[in-house]
Amino acid sequence: MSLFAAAPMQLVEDAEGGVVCWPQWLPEALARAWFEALHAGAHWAHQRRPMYDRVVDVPRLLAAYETDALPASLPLAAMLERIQATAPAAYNAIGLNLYRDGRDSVAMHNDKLHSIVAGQPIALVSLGATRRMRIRPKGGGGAGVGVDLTPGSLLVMSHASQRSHEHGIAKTTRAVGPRISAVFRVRPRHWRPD
Ligand SMILES: O=C(O)CCC(=O)C(=O)O
Ligand SMILES: [Fe+2]
Repeated sequence: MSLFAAAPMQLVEDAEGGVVCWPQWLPEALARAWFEALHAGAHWAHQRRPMYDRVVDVPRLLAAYETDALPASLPLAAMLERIQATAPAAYNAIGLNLYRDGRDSVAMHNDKLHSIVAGQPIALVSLGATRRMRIRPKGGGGAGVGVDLTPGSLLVMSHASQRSHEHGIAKTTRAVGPRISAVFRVRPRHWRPD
């Protein structure tokens, strides 16, 4: 393990800080321990969502927590404390994604604007296998960038970047192990999942 975290990478620029990735933000052993704890202990659920006139499986497992009721058995409070040191904000909601293997994915999207407070960042911690996130301008404004989200990396996305860009993780035929992302957001006070 190196003494100093790798320098942050600026992936998108905007007036709210854009999109920045800190590779090796966590010490390797801690990233491994947090992966194991979340993999074994989170309330993973399989969701189905309406899509046009059908109901489809969400191609990954999900879990959700509010920061004022964090289970002591999960490392989420410790994760939040570390995030506060790098990308401070009044995070109140944590969404967990579990990509079981290369068949799991998230389609290109932006995080729903009505479900996040304007001006506030989204902080995403990656654990487990490395998967590649694609980030591209909306409306065909260029190819965008790919970023390998290595275990222990932190990705911070501005609210503004959710208006200008979309992001996603494609399926892969490569043999990849499970990956977890923990996404910290600032929800409006009376927001409820739809
Ligand atoms: O797993 C990731 O890195 C991306 C997850 C994501 O975009 C989301 O939960 O909205
Ligand atoms: Fe997202």
